[in-house]
Amino acid sequence: MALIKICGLSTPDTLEAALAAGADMVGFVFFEKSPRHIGYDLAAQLGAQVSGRARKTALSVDADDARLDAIVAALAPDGLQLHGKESPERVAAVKARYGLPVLKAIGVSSAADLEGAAAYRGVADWLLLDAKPPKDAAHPGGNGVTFDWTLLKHLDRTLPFMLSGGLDPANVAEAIRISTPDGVDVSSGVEDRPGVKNPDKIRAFVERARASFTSSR
Ligand SMILES: O=C(O)c1ccccc1NCC(=O)[C@H](O)[C@H](O)COP(=O)(O)O
Repeated sequence: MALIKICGLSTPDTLEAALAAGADMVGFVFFEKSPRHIGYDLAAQLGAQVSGRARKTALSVDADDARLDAIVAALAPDGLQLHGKESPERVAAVKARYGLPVLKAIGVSSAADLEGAAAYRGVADWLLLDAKPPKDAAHPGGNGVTFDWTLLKHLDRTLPFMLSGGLDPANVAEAIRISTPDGVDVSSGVEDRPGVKNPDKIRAFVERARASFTSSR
């Protein structure tokens, strides 16, 4: 079944909206420069709230082992999303250390970026194909930018991939139709402003993505 992930949740109410709407994965950002960053105490609280209703994903950016140890201890995630410049060797080391599925994020703006993704075959469990951040962006994700989905027609589908970058309730059906992903991921497209999720937008996104995946089976 294709997966729907809501990323950057940081309050009990919006987490509840994502869980009640039927999101398969909920993402928590551990990156201090992000408006969606959460600390360890809140991570433990939100993690307990999930209580098996969805897979918890911990997002980090070029984190070292000490940082990942602390994140894993606080959230008890079901998967790790590596959203920095982690090499295939680093991804393999993280997978071996924690024994958790790894989603490796790849910034895409051209076909060449997809060729680079091939290096993660046999190492990562999933690719998360996100738009490359704008040059002046303060962080590598959550920027609300799309990329040319038709690039994915030639993607090697050995690894499942999650489509990300600038998705929202209005464009997710078209994005799924064009790119036929194994999952979709959204953050700013279900927000009112950076870091402030909107429960109605979360529900609309999950409903439209689910309907679109169901009708394309
Ligand atoms: O969301 C953030 O603030 C963030 C910060 C640092 C690295 C990655 C970050 N987000 C990554 C995500 O998984 C987002 O869901 C993905 O980039 C899509 O974001 P958006 O275009 O806003 O839907």
